[in-house]
Amino acid sequence: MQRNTLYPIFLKSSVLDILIVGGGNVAEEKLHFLTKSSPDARVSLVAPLFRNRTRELAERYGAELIHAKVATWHLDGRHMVIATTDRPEVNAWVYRECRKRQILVNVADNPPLCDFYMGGIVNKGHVKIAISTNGQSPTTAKRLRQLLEEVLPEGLSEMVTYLNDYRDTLRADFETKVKLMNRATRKLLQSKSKFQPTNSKV
Ligand SMILES: C[C@@]1(CC(=O)O)C2=NC(=C\c3[nH]c(c(CCC(=O)O)c3CC(=O)O)Cc3[nH]c(c(CC(=O)O)c3CCC(=O)O)/C=C3\N/C(=C\2)[C@@H](CCC(=O)O)[C@]3(C)CC(=O)O)/[C@H]1CCC(=O)O
Ligand SMILES: NC(=O)c1ccc[n+]([C@@H]2O[C@H](COP(=O)([O-])OP(=O)(O)OC[C@H]3O[C@@H](n4cnc5c(N)ncnc54)[C@H](O)[C@@H]3O)[C@@H](O)[C@H]2O)c1
Repeated sequence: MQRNTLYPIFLKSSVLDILIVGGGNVAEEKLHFLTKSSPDARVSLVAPLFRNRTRELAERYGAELIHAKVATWHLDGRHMVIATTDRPEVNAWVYRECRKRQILVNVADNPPLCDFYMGGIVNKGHVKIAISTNGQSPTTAKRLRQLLEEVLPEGLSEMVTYLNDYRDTLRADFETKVKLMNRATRKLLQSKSKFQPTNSKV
């Protein structure tokens, strides 16, 4: 079986500068999933023309709109760039310019021109799961996201908060704490519906 060797990380997108190049349907889709997961993301969009829905979504999340054809100075200071234009040569140019500047770049829907892929994202309060099919089947990523959204129990986020509080109450060395935390969560693997730590008195 082939392996997925991509390394997932969870970005603090509120302290990063993200640029979306293009203002059409694909820009809207990428902005939608970005802001759905990270409403506080710091995003700018650059395009000569913005579709209404993209502009509205950008305004709702306080994203900056730059009305222009993309140029090198738009890339200055960016940590991540997502290219979505309908001009393949513009997307390829964005890719090359970002690579020169060590800016992480994603040309939407174009795996060879991506340093990273966007993933399917499942969110339950504190808990977030990112899904990758190694760029093989975005539709599967979407279906898995929908499936996990349904099956993850509602109490999951509360349990995580509870365990965080519980850990704060433990007065023990690191090793003992690890043991206690593992004991408290062992039931997770045994029962899909019960999200109560075993030692709930502590
Ligand atoms: C997960 C998600 C996140 C997001 O977009 O934020 C995402 N694509 C989503 C949906 C989706 N995208 C497309 C369809 C139509 C079905 C189809 O054509 O297959 C659907 C499904 C639908 O809309 O129903 C079109 C498409 N996408 C790519 C290609 C090129 C190719 O596959 O070679 C083509 C064909 C373009 C063409 O034919 O021209 C490529 C990529 N899309 C990725 C991510 C990256 C791989 C992720 C992974 O490893 O799985 C990667 C590699 C790069 C990237 O864009 O980052 C989001 C689901 C969000 C959700 O619902 O949860
Ligand atoms: N719409 C889809 O769901 C979809 C699905 C798969 C693939 N695609 C492909 O993705 C590409 C984009 O599709 P779309 O529907 O978003 O197109 P669109 O026409 O809605 O948007 C294109 C955007 O690119 C901008 N643009 C053009 N030249 C630019 C430049 N020099 N600098 C900055 N911005 C520039 C335009 O102003 C516009 O905002 C197309 O090539 C399309 O074939 C689209």
